[in-house]
Amino acid sequence: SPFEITDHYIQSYKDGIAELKASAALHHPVERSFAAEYAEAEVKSEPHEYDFIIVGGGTAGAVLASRLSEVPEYKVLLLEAGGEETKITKIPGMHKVLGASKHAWGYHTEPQETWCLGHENKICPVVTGKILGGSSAINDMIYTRGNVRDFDLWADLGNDGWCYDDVLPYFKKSENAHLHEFDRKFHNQGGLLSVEDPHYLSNLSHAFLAAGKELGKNIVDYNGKDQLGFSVPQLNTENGERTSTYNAFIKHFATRKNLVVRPLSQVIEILISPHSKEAQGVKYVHEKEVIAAKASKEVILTTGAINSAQLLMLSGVGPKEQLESLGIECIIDSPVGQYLKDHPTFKGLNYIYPIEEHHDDHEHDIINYLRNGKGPLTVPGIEALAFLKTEASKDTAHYPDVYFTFVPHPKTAEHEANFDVQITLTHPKSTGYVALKTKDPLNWPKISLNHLSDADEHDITTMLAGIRLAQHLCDTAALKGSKLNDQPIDGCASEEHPFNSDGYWKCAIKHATYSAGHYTGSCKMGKEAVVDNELRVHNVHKLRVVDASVIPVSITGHPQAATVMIAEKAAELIKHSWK
Ligand SMILES: Cc1cc2nc3c(=O)[nH]c(=O)nc-3n(C[C@H](O)[C@H](O)[C@H](O)COP(=O)(O)OP(=O)(O)OC[C@H]3O[C@@H](n4cnc5c(N)ncnc54)[C@H](O)[C@@H]3O)c2cc1C
Repeated sequence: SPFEITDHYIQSYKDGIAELKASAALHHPVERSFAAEYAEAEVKSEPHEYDFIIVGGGTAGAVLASRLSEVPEYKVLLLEAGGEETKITKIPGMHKVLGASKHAWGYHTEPQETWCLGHENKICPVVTGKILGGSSAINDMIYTRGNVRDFDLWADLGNDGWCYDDVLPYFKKSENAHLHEFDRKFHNQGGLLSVEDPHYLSNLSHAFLAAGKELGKNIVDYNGKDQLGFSVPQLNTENGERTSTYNAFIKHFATRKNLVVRPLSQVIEILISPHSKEAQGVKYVHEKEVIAAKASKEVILTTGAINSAQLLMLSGVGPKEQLESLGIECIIDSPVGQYLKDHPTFKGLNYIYPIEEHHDDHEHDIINYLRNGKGPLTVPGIEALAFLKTEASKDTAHYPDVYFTFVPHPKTAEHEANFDVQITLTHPKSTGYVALKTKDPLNWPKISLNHLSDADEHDITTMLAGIRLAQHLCDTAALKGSKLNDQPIDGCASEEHPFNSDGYWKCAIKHATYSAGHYTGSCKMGKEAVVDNELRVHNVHKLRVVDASVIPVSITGHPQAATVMIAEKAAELIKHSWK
């Protein structure tokens, strides 16, 4: 920065960070009730009519609002339940705190029987953003598009227009690549969404990449020709600062007269005529008011895989039996919420690494972040990735069944230097669901992720194979000196299953597996599914879903880039259909 960074300015960051951490630690999300809060409220009407109402200013919603409002004749209303990002939420190093803060919905699972056993009452958090930018404003910022085969499988399921060759131009359209090396066939410069190499890497991550090479794996651009191999992550940051889709796609166009963005506005119903089966508008709550707004062209749901399913069901689109049992008139019987996918991540593999790498200087990190856009605050702490095939894979081609996330923890006053190799399943067989608990729109939905529940044990077997592969990696000369942390997970080591036996790890997996926050599929695209290949809700007019919920086969990796691609493509489909 050309400006002098004053002590006062640095202090404002220190205070902001401390405040966010403290408020996240104390944050206990409380389930709200429409009946209690709005019983007396009259429904007011929005004074203007809009062409498009976009519900949810998150990852996809921000992209879509930006693209539709490029057409000056379209009047677009974007409604978002959460508030604004701040200079503190944009610090990449804050990602861990954000998920537990008021900027996330605070959801959790129903008690789980097959995983999450190390958590109180076997209930695990379900993290999803509640802020302009949505989950892209709170997530780990890793830019991964997925495997060529993912999209070809979408098309094979009957979704014409979604094979890899069809979607690649939309991935490229949004991208502004600032990468050390990249192939122009797969990347683009000049789009709205910045994609960068990390601005900070510790020495440990170089050793991790070298270990990959030692095993004969390639160092790859995992968004390029071949995904299998090792890499540093590509990040959605700009000069080391988080760039959410709201920041990338809307902030610069804030003066557009035809785009109205309304934060702190939670939609409680899509108004669908039971006779014409046409979406006509929405009802939303803003502060103490209940407001009805009309859309002359379309209502577009971009509320994410959990809330899009909930909102459709609250509005009469969902499994008939479930809706009727709660006293909701079923306008369209649809399998909403029944195919919820996620990526399970095992976080129980830790290595002590006695190389001197000390790190404890918070003030220095803040100054380095502000002055140079460098240092540990510019990254999410994930310093390397590997997309791999384990011995459990029956695939004959190059389809990774796991990815590794390398998370180093430098030495501090409290602990020795150590690192985690986290293992995530790319294509778990287990499937969860989102259902309604009640018909109160401010109540939380019922969520079950059901990780590791598939009958043929594909998921736990693959995770175990992933652990063994990670151990093999850590035995290389490049990571010489690293030592498996042999502190067993509570209740998992026994005479029958001693530490490091397969039995031990299977127990550990059930205790220390977490949700990656990669929710997809709850309003999936397909012929017998919830939306068609143009993302229109089957049998309802003027209503689309455009977010991660439509993804019909999970992404081999992190789903944000695919969600942005979906919104880019949807914008063109929508513009085309109203030409
Ligand atoms: C902790 C975490 C880490 C992750 N890390 C990565 C990563 O590194 N890379 C990656 O690619 N993916 C990552 N993901 C996943 C990725 O962020 C999501 O898949 C993607 O952002 C989902 O986009 P979306 O548009 O479907 O939903 P969201 O971005 O969640 O947007 C939905 C928006 O709708 C709003 N909304 C919901 N209900 C209502 C309502 N009734 N009325 C008004 N507004 C409403 C929400 O507040 C939110 O802003 C991560 C997710 C989490 C939770």
